[in-house]
Amino acid sequence: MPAAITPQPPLRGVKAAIVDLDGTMLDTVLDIHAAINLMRADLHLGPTPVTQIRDMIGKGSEKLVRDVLALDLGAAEVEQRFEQAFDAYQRHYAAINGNHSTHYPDVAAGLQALQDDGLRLACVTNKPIGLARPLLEQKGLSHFFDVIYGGDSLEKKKPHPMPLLQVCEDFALAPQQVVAIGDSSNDAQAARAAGCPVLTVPYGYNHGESIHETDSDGIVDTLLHAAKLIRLHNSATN
Ligand SMILES: O=C(O)COP(=O)(O)O
Ligand SMILES: [Mg+2]
Repeated sequence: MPAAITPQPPLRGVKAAIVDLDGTMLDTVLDIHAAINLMRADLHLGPTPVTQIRDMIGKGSEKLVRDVLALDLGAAEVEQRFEQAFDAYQRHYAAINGNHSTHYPDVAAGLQALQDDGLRLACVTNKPIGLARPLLEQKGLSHFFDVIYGGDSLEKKKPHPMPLLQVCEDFALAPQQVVAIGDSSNDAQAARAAGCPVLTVPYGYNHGESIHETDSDGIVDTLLHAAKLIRLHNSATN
């Protein structure tokens, strides 16, 4: 009789982690909100509330700026004014980047624990790389990462699997050996499409939806919790 096949826990044998930025490591909504309203003022549009902006985060800056313009303008005018708005947003954001952003609990401790356990780390964010790199640097997190990809680093951004698959190639690992950790369905969809296991945190920005609606291999309270869970699964292998 053939031996019973026990299902492999998805975190078994994980050797690297891809960590999302906005809503996972750093609470950046106040920076994004401030830059959006400075941009809107340039275009003679009134301010928007932070709650509205929070639900729009996650699909990259181009989509965010288009969605924000669409609050007041029709489709044709959005396209007409997009370039000016996008330039203004990036300029204002660069000037205040990090001023109103804070670490979520146990972010540095979690990254340190993952690294101590021998995992290689990559950051994959939809934030433009020109904003993501200095922000990670300023917040003392960039040294954890061997690789950092922004939303404009590659041809496609999350939820497309391309940036995740690029990390797997960089690390010479199979997607099943690389766990993605993020705050939104955008991260989970990219991970599923790449074939990576995925853990989600419940405290970030998930397009106004509960994280419980998102397909994931586990919800972790913090990155430290993620590290402990991965350690548990990996020690079960030996
Ligand atoms: O800038 C965004 O749209 C969100 O970026 P994230 O991928 O780090 O959550
Ligand atoms: Mg995010």
